[in-house]
Amino acid sequence: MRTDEQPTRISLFAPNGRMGRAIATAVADDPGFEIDADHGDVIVDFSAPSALQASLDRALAAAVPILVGTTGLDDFASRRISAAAKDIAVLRAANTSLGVALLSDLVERAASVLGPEWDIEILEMHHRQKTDAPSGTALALGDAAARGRGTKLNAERGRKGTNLKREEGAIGFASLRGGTVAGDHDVIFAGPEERLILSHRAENRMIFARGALAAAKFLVGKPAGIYSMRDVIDAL
Ligand SMILES: NC(=O)C1=CN([C@@H]2O[C@H](COP(=O)(O)OP(=O)(O)OC[C@H]3O[C@@H](n4cnc5c(N)ncnc54)[C@H](OP(=O)(O)O)[C@@H]3O)[C@@H](O)[C@H]2O)C=CC1
Ligand SMILES: O=C(O)C1=N[C@H](C(=O)O)C[C@H](O)C1
Repeated sequence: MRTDEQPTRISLFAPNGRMGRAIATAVADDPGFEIDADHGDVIVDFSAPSALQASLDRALAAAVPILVGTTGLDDFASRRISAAAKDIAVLRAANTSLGVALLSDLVERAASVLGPEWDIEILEMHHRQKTDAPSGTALALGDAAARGRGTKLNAERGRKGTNLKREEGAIGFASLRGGTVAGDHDVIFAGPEERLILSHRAENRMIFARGALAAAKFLVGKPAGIYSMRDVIDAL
């Protein structure tokens, strides 16, 4: 029987990726965690959409919770996560930084207070290696804004061409790529003669790594179901 004083054992599904390496560094800096490739208390997956079923299968076979930090997941992947969450605890987070978890709450509240007269545009910038766009965080912030408005997300992506008048109630997304940017997100509320801009700047991917460890610790011992970073910050 493991006790609370023992370090939480983290199994990294993709240890050699940028996030895998960042999480290993965060573990090395924190005596509350250790890496255990084969007998983790929790599996941490930051990899690629094509790997999702394999990571879920590993968690199901070991009967341990899993943190899914991978982005670019489609509806089919969401259904796979829901199916796995019948048997194990799954925390899905497009962004594990504590700042973005809080930003999501702020965006939901702002969208609710400002109402549909304020257009919402989401701008994100990431490093040149990123393969998915819009970022998972941008889409999750769009979902938060739609929730605040009491609607489903109607996304306008990558506008190009003519006759592009804004669709009523849509949320626009724009993506920039370049350099080593760890992750910038701006949620712009454009109203009549004023703009409110809620922003987050990731200065280093260690913020995602430390948040991932907080999420992993939160998951240990949790019953089957789907969890989010909101659950993690609510438990802080
Ligand atoms: N939730 C969050 O806070 C964050 C999420 N992310 C997301 O995490 C994911 C990974 O990002 P990042 O670490 O930068 O990406 P990298 O490309 O650096 O790493 C991806 C890793 O996944 C592995 N991988 C890819 N496909 C498979 C597969 N089919 N089976 C097993 N392993 C596989 C790769 O292995 P190999 O090299 O052998 O191909 C590699 O080690 C992305 O979706 C990104 O958007 C990133 C940062 C923060
Ligand atoms: O690929 C990245 O690097 C990041 N991906 C996540 C996303 O798609 O939102 C989180 C963070 O912004 C960094």
